[in-house]
Amino acid sequence: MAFIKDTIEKLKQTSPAQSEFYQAVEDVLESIEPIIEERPKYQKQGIIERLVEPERQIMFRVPWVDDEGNVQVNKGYRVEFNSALGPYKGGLRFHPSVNAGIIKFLGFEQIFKNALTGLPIGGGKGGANFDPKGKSDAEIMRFCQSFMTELHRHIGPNTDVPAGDIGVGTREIGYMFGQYKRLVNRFDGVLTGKSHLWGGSYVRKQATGYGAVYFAQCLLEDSNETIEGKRCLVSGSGNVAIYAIEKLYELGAKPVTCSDSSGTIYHEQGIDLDLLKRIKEENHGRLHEYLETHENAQYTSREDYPDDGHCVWRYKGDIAFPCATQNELTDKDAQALLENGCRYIVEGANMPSTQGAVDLFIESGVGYGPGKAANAGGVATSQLEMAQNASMLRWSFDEVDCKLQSIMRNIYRDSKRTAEEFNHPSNLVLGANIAGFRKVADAMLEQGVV
Ligand SMILES: NC(=O)C1=CN([C@@H]2O[C@H](COP(=O)(O)OP(=O)(O)OC[C@H]3O[C@@H](n4cnc5c(N)ncnc54)[C@H](O)[C@@H]3O)[C@@H](O)[C@H]2O)C=CC1
Ligand SMILES: O=C(O)CCC(=O)C(=O)O
Repeated sequence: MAFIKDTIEKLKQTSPAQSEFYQAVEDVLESIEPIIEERPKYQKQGIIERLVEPERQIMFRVPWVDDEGNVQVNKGYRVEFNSALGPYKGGLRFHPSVNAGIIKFLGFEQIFKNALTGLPIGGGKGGANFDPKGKSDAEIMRFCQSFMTELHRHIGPNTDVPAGDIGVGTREIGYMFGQYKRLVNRFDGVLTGKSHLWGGSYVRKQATGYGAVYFAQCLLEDSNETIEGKRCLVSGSGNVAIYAIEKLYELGAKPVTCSDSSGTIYHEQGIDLDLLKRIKEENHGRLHEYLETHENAQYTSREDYPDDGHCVWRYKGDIAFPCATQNELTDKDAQALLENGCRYIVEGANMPSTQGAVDLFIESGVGYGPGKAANAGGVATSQLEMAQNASMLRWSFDEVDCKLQSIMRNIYRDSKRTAEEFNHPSNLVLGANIAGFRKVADAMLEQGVV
C-alpha cells in the first residue's frame, strides 16, 4: 500500500537520519495494512500521520561537573509520544549512542507495547548520551541531579512517568527521585522502578526478564512443550538478562550464555547467576571478570568476533532471548540460529532483531515473540507500581507476580487471537502490532483531532 512508502519518505524529509525510528515505524505500518484497508476512517482521520509525530519532544542541556572539576555537557531528551490511553510512560536510557532517532524509535514502540498491556498508559521515552561506564558514584549522582533539574518541569504522576532502561537502574532512579522531591517539595509517584524502601513495587526489578520467560511459556505451551530442560541462549547481562536467567533456572531450563558490549560468555554447565549479579548488578563491572572464577567458561571479546551482530547467536540452543540492545541479532545471526536448530526466539530487548532477521523467523515458522509483546512485563509492572503509589498501598511479591503472569498471558492471547483473525495464525508480529494499534487508534478517534 502506498501509505507505507509515503509515510517513510515524509519522515525521512521531516526527521532526517533517524534510521531506527523508520525501522520501527515500517514494522508497525506493514503489519497494520489489512486493518487500514478494512477501516478507511483511520486514514481519513489522519491517524497514521498523527501517530508517527510525537505529541511533544523535549531536548535539553545537561551540564555537570566530573570528579576532576571539569564541566561536562550531555544532551538530554524526553519524547512524549502519545497520550491517547493514559499518561506518557516509558524508560530513560543513559548510553553514549542515544540520539533523537533512538529515543523516537523506543517511544514509538512503547505506544503499542503499553496498549497491549491493557493498562491505562500512553507512550514516551527519554534519556541522554551520557556514558555511565567508568563513572564514579558521585559523578552518576551529579549527572542524575542535573538531568532531573530540567526534566522535573515536564513530568508528573498524571502527566508523564519515566522509569529505567539501559544504564538506568534503581541507583539512578533514586538520585533522580531525590532531586525531583527537593525541587517540587512533594513525594509523588513520578518515577517507577523505585527502591522498595520508598514506594517501589515488588517484582518491578525482575518484571521484564520474568515476563519474557512467562511469554515464552505461553508460546511453548501452544506446541505442547515446556521450558524445562531447554538450553537457552541469552544476550546482555543487565536487568532484563539477569532476571530472564533467574526465571529460566526456576523453571528448570539451562541458560548457557550472556554478554556485554565488550564480549560474550559461554558456560556449558550453565551461567553462574550469583556471580553474574555480583559482577554486573552490585559492582557495575565487566563480563570478562567472570573468568576469574570460572576458567572453564569461554569468553569471546568483541574484537575477536569477525562478524556484525552477536557471538551469542552462533551457539546451539533451543530458545534464544535477545536481552541487550536494538539490532543486536542480524540476518546472519538469524540464519545461524535456525541452522543450529533453535526453535523459539523471545525478545527481552527492544527491536533486537534486524528486519531481515524478523522476516527469516516468520518465514521459517519458528516461534517468535516480538519485543513489544514479550518484554511488556516491565512497563506493566511499572503501572502496578503507579497504582500502588496512587492508593498508598503496597502489594506482596506474590500478588504482583500473579498479576504479571496474568498480564503476560493476556498479551500472548490477544496477539495470537488477532493474528488468527487476520489469517496469519503464527505471526505474532502482525498480531501484536494490530492488537496494540487498534486500541490506540480507536481511542484517538474518540478523542477527536488533537
Ligand atoms: N529495564 C526494563 O525494564 C526494560 C528494558 N527493555 C530493553 O531491554 C534491553 C536491555 O535493557 P536493560 O537490561 O534494562 O539495560 P541494562 O543497562 O541493565 O543492561 C543492558 C545490557 O546490555 C548490554 N549491552 C548494551 N549494548 C550492548 C551491545 N551492543 N552488545 C552486547 N551487549 C550490550 C550491556 O552491557 C548491559 O549488560 C534494552 O533493549 C531495553 O530497551 C525493554 C523493556 C523493559
Ligand atoms: O517501566 C517503564 O515505564 C518503561 C520500561 C521500558 O522502558 C520499556 O518497556 O522499554
